[in-house]
Amino acid sequence: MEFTKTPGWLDWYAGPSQPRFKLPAGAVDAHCHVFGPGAQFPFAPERKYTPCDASQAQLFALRDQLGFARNVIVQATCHGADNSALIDALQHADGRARGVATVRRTVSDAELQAMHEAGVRGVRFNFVKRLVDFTPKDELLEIAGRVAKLGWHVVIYFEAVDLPELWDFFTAIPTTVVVDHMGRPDVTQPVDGPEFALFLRFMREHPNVWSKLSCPERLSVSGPPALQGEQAAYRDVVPFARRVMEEFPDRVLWGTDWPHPNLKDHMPDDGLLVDFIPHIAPTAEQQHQLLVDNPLRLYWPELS
Ligand SMILES: O=C(O)/C=C(\CC(=O)C(=O)O)C(=O)O
Repeated sequence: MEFTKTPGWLDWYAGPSQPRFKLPAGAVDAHCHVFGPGAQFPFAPERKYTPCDASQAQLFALRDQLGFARNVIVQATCHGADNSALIDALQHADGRARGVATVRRTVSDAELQAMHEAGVRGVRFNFVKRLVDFTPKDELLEIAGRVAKLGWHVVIYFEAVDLPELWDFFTAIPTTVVVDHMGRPDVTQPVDGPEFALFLRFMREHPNVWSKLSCPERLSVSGPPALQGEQAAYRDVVPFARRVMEEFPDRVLWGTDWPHPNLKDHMPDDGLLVDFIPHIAPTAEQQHQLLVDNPLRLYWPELS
């Protein structure tokens, strides 16, 4: 099938620079996607955007170039609940990738088991309104209860302004819960302001809640972008990520978010995104927790 990209789509950055920051051995890129290729794995009819292709081979080449040992591949909404591209990537990763899928309540136990064998360890519930149609909460809780039996966790993606309304639902999820991109704070507000305080309270009061300190390129308002050798990118996001790193060092993850769907302003150089890590995790101990210990505990417990 032939697909036409969403108008204005920014393709991923070809030829990223070699990071100056040397990732610790065994580092995990815990948030990235594969898109298609559309000709082989068609995008879902209900999708809200049509991306460029971003294949498993291209993802694994980036992994090797940047110095990551492993990937956690997250199902993106452009593939709906058809996890074929994700599963195929997991099956070709030589055990070096785990996955987070999207499922509906109609998924069978046998299908869940097959996904587990391929390396899926979680499901994603997306509440970002521009990306998905509403799924009833009782359906999501039913799915959470089923995947809990497999030892999986739930990844949640939402905008900070929606946290109050979603609080009761999120705190009813019976598994480990991993928040994408720190719950998308508005970084023009103070890090000590009420909005981010609520997010920190969410993590503090619920020890099953983890957070990805990812996507400065999506959250930043004042930049500067990770382009042209910039070693001090996305300054406005740093205090937010550092706060979470410092308070919850054993419940944080980091990922590139390659191939960076739906960016409007610029496409970051992924090598420079890796150079962002020491700004939010300044010590070697924090870097090891963020990039190795925590993701292994969640996705490769047999190795940790
Ligand atoms: O890559 C991300 O994490 C964020 C996305 C895309 C997405 O989540 C999806 O399509 O499922 C976004 O904010 O557009």
